[in-house]
Amino acid sequence: SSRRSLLKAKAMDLITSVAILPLLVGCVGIFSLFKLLQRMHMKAYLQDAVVVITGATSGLGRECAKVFYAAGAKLVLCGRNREALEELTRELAAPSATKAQTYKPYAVTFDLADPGAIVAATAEILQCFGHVDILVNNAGISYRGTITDTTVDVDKRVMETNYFGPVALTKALLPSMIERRQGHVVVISSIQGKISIPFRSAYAASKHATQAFFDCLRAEVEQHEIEVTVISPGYIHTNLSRNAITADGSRYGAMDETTAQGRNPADVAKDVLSAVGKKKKDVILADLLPFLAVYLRTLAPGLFFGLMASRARKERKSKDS
Ligand SMILES: NC(=O)C1=CN([C@@H]2O[C@H](COP(=O)(O)OP(=O)(O)OC[C@H]3O[C@@H](n4cnc5c(N)ncnc54)[C@H](OP(=O)(O)O)[C@@H]3O)[C@@H](O)[C@H]2O)C=CC1
Ligand SMILES: CCCCCCCCCCCCCCCC(=O)OCC(=O)COP(=O)(O)O
Repeated sequence: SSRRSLLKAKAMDLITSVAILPLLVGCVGIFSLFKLLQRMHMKAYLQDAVVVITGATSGLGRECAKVFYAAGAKLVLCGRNREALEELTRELAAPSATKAQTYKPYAVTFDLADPGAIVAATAEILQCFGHVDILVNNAGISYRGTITDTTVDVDKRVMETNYFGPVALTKALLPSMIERRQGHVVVISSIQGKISIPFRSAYAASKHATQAFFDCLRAEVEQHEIEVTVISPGYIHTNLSRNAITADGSRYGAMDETTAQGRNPADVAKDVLSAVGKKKKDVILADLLPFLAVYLRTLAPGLFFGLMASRARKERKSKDS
C-alpha cells in the first residue's frame, strides 16, 4: 500500500506540474503582450503630440523637454529666460539616437506669477502648432523659513508661481481642449503636496492646493475625454533649493544636502514620460521613507505630527548651534 501511495503522490506531482507550467507560461505571455501593447500605445500617444512644458529652462522641466522631444512630441518650451530656452532648443537639435520623427520646438517666455502675461502667452502657445495635446505644469519655486518670520508677500509669491500660475494657464488652455474633446493636463506637484514638513509652509501649502485643484479638475473634465495626471516627486537633484525664496523674499542660494542627494532629474523625467504615456492619474515618485510618510499621515496622524514636531526641534537646534 505504501508503493501505491507513492505512485499516487508521483501522479499528483505530474498532474500539478503539467497544469501549473502552461498556466505560468500563459501568465508570462499575457503580461508580455500587455506590456508590448502598452508601449505601442504610449509611442503612438506621444508621437506628434503638441506638448507644452513650463519651467523648461532648468532641472526637471529641461529633462522632460529632452524625453518628450525624443518621443517625437511637438514642443512648446516655456520659461522666463529666453536664452536658456534657445540653448535647450540647440541642444535638442543635435544628432541623437531617437528613432521617432522629431520637431523643432517653439519657445514662449512669460512669468507665471503675472496673470496678464499668461493671457498673452496662451494665444502665443496656441499659435505655435494650432492646438495643445498635453500641458505639463512643471515650473515652480520652493521656500525656506519659519511661519512667524515670513511676510504674507512671500506666501503670495510662492502661491502665485506654484498654484495660481498653473491654474490660470490650465484654465486658459482648457476651452480649446474641451472643444477638441482631447487633452491631457499634467502637474508636477511634490510629496509636500501630500504631507507638510516644518519650515516649508508656503511651498507645502501651494502644493497641497495644487493637488486639490487638479483632483477636482480630473473629475470635472472626464466628461470631455480630458486626462489629468498629478505627479508627486521626492527630492530631485536640481536648482530648486538654490532658487528657493526665504522669509524676507531673498534667494536662499544654497544647494541643500537633501536636494544634492536627490534623484537624477533625467531619471525622474523618464518616469514622468511613462506616467503621462500610461495616462496615470496620481503618481508618487519617491523613496520608501517619504512614500511611507504619506500613509503614516493618513493612518496614524498623531504619530506623524509628533515626528514632524521633533524634526522642527532638531532643525531649530542645529541652526542655533
Ligand atoms: N527638486 C526637487 O527636489 C523637487 C522638485 N519638485 C517640483 O519640480 C518642479 C521643477 O522644479 P526643479 O526643476 O526641481 O527646480 P528648478 O529651480 O531647477 O526649475 C524651476 C523652473 O521653474 C521656472 N520658474 C520658476 N518661477 C517661475 C515663474 N515665476 N514663471 C515662469 N517660470 C518659473 C524656472 O524658470 P526660470 O528660468 O524662469 O527661473 C525653472 O525653469 C517644481 O514644480 C518643483 O516644485 C517636486 C519635488 C521635488
Ligand atoms: C511606518 C514608518 C513610517 C516612517 C515615516 C517617517 C517619516 C519620515 C519623514 C520623511 C519626510 C520626507 C519629506 C520628503 C520631502 C520631499 O521629498 O519633498 C520634495 C520637494 O518638493 C523638495 O522641496 P524642498 O524645497 O523641501 O527641497
